[in-house]
Amino acid sequence: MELIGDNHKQDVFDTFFENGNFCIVVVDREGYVTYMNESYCRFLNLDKEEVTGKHVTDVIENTRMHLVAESGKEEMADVQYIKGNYMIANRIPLRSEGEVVGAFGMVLFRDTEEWLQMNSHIRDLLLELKAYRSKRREQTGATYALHHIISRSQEVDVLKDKIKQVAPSDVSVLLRGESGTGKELFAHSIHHLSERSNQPFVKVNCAAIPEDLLESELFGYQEGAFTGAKKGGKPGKFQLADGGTLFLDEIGDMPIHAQVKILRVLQEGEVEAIGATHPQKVDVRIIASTHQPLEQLIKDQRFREDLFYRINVVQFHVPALRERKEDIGVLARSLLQKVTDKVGKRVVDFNADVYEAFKRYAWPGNVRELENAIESAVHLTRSELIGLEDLPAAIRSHTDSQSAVKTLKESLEEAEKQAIKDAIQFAEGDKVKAAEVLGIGKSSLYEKVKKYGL
Ligand SMILES: Nc1ncnc2c1ncn2[C@@H]1O[C@H](COP(=O)(O)OP(=O)(O)OP(=O)(O)O)[C@@H](O)[C@H]1O
Repeated sequence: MELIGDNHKQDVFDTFFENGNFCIVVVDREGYVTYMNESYCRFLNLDKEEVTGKHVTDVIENTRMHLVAESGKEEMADVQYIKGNYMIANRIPLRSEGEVVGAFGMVLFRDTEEWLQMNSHIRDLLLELKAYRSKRREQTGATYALHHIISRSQEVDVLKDKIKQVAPSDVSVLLRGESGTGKELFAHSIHHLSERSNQPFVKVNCAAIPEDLLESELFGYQEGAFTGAKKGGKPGKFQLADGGTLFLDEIGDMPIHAQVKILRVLQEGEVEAIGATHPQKVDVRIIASTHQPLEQLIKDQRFREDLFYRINVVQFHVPALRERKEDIGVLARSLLQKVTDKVGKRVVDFNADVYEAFKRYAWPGNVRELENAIESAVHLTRSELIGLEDLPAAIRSHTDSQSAVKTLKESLEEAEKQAIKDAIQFAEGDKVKAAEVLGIGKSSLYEKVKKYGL
């Protein structure tokens, strides 16, 4: 068989590159177009001369060619939306002597008829997929995964690692921390990382359900159970979460009589709807959260100790925002993006003194308060950069001199945290030895380690 000789190379090149069925583009390492064939120029309604030398992002919609030229990672059969059509794109890095020097891209379509058919088929499939995804999200109810939790601090990184460790098992998790620290995001993430991720995630806000409705909300009712009961009855949150995860948000605010009932369901694995004659088996994983001091509530007989032990198998403390100031900058930028996407206003960043003010402020409402402050500033600002004057007064007026003075509680906690860190390091991780060095009991050390997320 005769190999392609040098004299045929040009013919092969012309046949392939100038073939009307393929749209071809080549970019350099920085993503600037060095070549685009006739069919692609025709398809984009552009002139060959005008295209060469332009950055590919200025020429092709939704392109990823510059990214492939940068990463050196090929992307095959990717669906790309160009000029109202879904196209299939292959993007291959170009190498010379082992170095990436650019990328070669090819968008496929055979003839117009065939392409139109395939395009409408893909369009249908994508629509179906979109509907399926949103339905699944609605059904499973857990929208956030670990990568949605923005952080830079060591405290949150350690927490994320621990979450990954326990999420796959069925163990009950108690999430503690101040309001607005992101406990719900962690609950979603645990569900996502568990074997139950395809099953429902059901949230119960224990503080928000009126006491007289709590039982029917949690356990459901049968038709005719009481006057006003819906035809056909109604399943409770436990039944809805069957096979999945039940997130008991603000469990510390749950009335004591409901605590007794929940405990029974957890012990027996059965739930009895109001008016039902038989109990029904349910299999749920429990994740609970609270900002309340449950130990104190137990002492005050407002929280059942036996329920506490049931839900407190693994406990995580989500640190307050002021305890992880390194997170404030990245969180602020990410929340700004989230807010501007929602509001539809172009605001790109914050002035340097705003970042300073954010770091000085104590954020009693944590990330939720930061998000609200940013949303209000986005609405108020007349510029593309948020300035101090756009911030709520409480944050703006928190001056240097005020922030230099910490509350006594803050100072004591900081010193305690540091002493525990030092002792654990000195004892090379041996907690019994660390407790001895500190002159406190082992259980007291464990409690503090949990409290500070060490
Ligand atoms: N690390 C984070 N990255 C991105 N967004 C976050 C983060 N932490 C919290 N948020 C956002 O802050 C808000 C409050 O978070 P969340 O509801 O999870 O807090 P919470 O601790 O459960 O509060 P509560 O105890 O009041 O229920 C949400 O809008 C959430 O999306």
